[in-house]
Amino acid sequence: MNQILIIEDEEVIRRAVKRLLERNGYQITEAGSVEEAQSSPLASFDLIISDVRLPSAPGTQIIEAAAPVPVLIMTSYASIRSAVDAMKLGAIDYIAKPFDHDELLIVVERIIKQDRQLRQQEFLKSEVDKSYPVRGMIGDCPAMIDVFKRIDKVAPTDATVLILGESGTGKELVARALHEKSQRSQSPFIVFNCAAVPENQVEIELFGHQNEGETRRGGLLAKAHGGTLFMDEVGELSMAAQARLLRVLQGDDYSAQQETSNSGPNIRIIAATHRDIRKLVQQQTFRSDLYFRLRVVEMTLPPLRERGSDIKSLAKFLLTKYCRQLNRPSLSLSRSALEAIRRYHWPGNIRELANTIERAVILCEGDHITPQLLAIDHHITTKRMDSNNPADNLSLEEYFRHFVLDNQDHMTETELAKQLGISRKALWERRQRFGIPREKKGKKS
Ligand SMILES: Nc1ncnc2c1ncn2[C@@H]1O[C@H](COP(=O)(O)OP(=O)(O)OP(=O)(O)O)[C@@H](O)[C@H]1O
Repeated sequence: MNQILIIEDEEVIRRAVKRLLERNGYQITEAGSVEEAQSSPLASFDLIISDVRLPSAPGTQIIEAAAPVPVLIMTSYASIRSAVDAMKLGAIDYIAKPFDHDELLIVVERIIKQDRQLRQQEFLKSEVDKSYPVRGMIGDCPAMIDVFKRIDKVAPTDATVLILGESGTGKELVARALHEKSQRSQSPFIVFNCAAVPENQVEIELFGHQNEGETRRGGLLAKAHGGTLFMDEVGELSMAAQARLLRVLQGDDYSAQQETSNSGPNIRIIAATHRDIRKLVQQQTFRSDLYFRLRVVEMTLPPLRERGSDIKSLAKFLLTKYCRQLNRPSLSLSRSALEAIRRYHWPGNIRELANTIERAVILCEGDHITPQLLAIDHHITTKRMDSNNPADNLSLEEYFRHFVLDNQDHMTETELAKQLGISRKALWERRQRFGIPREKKGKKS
């Protein structure tokens, strides 16, 4: 409930204004003078309404003392002069007595709404402008401070880096930061998504085409010459491609040398995977020698649910970003929406949070985002948090499979992808990879 302080020495007027505002849902505190008003905690009010002419000190004295709380000045006669003086001293507005009820209510409502928006905008601006060590990468929690420190240390070296972390935790963002903060920043940063290319195309993509008797050309290794090659989802590489990559990293792949330079490929490799790569090594689906080559430096990004108050800062940052992008006036997140965001498990991490906020901004018709607009499925959270639930022990892959199979009958592909925090293309790819392709309608038994 909005709190208003009324400073007026004429009791009849003060009581009348009080009754009117209370009937309209405001909580009122009264004072007969500036001195009496100052015995209340001024910062706790949403608005102060004060008469100008008061015993001892004029009402305008409260303006500075209460800042940044807005002060609406009442003038006992329509004196433009005292109103102008009050405005010069920082009053938010003035109203001339006698005023009718509706006039006062409209002014009060407008001031409180505008002031709330202004404070929200200022808060968001300070969040957005806050300089984080990596541009556009929000994070203050200890694990992220550690990540930033590592980026600064490792970026200037040519060390191969292996970035681990669940889907959507910012692995590509970190890879880009490593490149931008390195001496290679003026050369290309090439992304190769090992999962998005059919197995038999991986080698051609990386190493290029070669017809018999011709020099090999056109591969991403050549394109990344002098710069950085970011190999996303490296855990998906076939054994043949892994063997080839290992030879490149050891500097003894002759064709890679041929297409890049005489002295060997001048490329920094950064790799990433959301998979448990040590398990892949144990299962012998990922070469241990390649793993050791890649993890000269290893960085693990924490999942969003373990980032404490970063979740709130990220939500607000993303809200501002999408309001700007979608040309919407500033919106705020209601307290219950923030609480819903804090409690949710976020299996798709920051990408899922970004999708959720973007959708809410598009659908929002008021000036704040409610939990309903976020449409967070707490069923997922409950399932994951319940320690007696076998879902606790699911790997991300099993979790994906369960989620898709449980929900595909009542969700569209777009809804499934949004809930999982991945693109429709990634959903399609993972369906193929995990052997659960979307069945055509009517084919189900
Ligand atoms: N700390 C952060 N601050 C702001 N935005 C972030 C942060 N981390 C990630 N993002 C944003 O979240 C989205 C997903 O990040 P990114 O693609 O880097 O994740 P990823 O771990 O590489 O995902 P995947 O494993 O699915 O490839 C991007 O839009 C990125 O800009």
